[in-house]
Amino acid sequence: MPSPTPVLSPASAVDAPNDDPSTPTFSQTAWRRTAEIRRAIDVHPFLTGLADGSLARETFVEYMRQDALYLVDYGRALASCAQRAVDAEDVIFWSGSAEGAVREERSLHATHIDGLAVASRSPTTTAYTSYLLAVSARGSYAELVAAVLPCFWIYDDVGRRLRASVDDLANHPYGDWISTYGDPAFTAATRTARRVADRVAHCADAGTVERMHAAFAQASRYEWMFWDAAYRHETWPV
Ligand SMILES: Cc1ncc(CN)c(N)n1
Repeated sequence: MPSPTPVLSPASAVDAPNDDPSTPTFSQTAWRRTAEIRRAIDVHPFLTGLADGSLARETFVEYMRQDALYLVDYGRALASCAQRAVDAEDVIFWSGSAEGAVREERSLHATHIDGLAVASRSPTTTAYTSYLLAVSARGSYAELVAAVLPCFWIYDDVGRRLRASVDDLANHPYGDWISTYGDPAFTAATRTARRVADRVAHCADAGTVERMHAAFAQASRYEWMFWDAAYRHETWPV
């Protein structure tokens, strides 16, 4: 069976800052190891429908409802990064990102979701947020930084490519979502998150770096699952 054609343009090359190009950074290796997951993301009907505007409105609203629940816990995980960071600059970065995640929830929620609708957490939202909060509570700082990185990087990667492929964002049904994640400020935040992860991995022992890779891959998998769950309007089986 032929594989589906991605509507998104091909992913851009890895553009990590790297002082020593002969040795890949943690983030370059993590990105390469998870290429299969991103290929699955690029052809997922949620995103191909988002790209060409054909995604059903109810499906997008379901995604937004779950995302509003997700972003508050994601903000808690980022606040935990701030609490555990050593460098003052990193404390500023993580606490600003935590605030940004919760504000993002407020603004997207206000635009797309009926204020009276009460959403219950889907199985995938429960799994993803529980995972991030468990790493916040019991993982090392290094693991936690790796676990939150795909939330920046995958959205930046998808957002930038969607923005480049849509001609008229103002008249696109999901133009505000694409603008949010295709924004250069989001790319800058992603770069900073990668630099922190690379710096932390550089000083970590081999076992910790492998746990960082496992956390990065797990969160990347959850990113695919999150779009997939919204697309299926996932509910609890019993
Ligand atoms: C599930 C999910 N992951 C990441 C993002 C980007 N902050 C988001 N809004 N939602």
